[in-house]
Amino acid sequence: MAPTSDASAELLSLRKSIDNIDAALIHLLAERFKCTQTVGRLKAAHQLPAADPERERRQIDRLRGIAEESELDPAFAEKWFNFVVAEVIHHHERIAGESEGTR
Ligand SMILES: O=C(O)C(=O)C[C@]1(C(=O)O)C=C[C@@H](O)C=C1
Repeated sequence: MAPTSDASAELLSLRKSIDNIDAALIHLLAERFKCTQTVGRLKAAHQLPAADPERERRQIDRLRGIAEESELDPAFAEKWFNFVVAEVIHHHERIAGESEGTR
């Protein structure tokens, strides 16, 4: 069934907001990865381990609390964080490997 023109207008308006939110998330992720690239170089320079499980545990607790307050599924917040951190750890390991080659 074709949507009514009211429904089409509402869908269009909601999609405009979704577009803005998706763009903001990409900008935020880009800034986060710039930051973690610097952390990766710092860790490599001082031969620190790529992963810090204790920091991850504390951050997961914190983010799950924030998610609950914001009515976001805490399990989803944790899954998102673990997904991003896994990528960060790959980056850290690559940076460490590159700096090993120059020592
Ligand atoms: O805080 C650090 O030590 C980082 O390397 C950053 C970060 C993160 O992306 O939040 C990534 C890997 C660590 O296991 C913990 C946290």
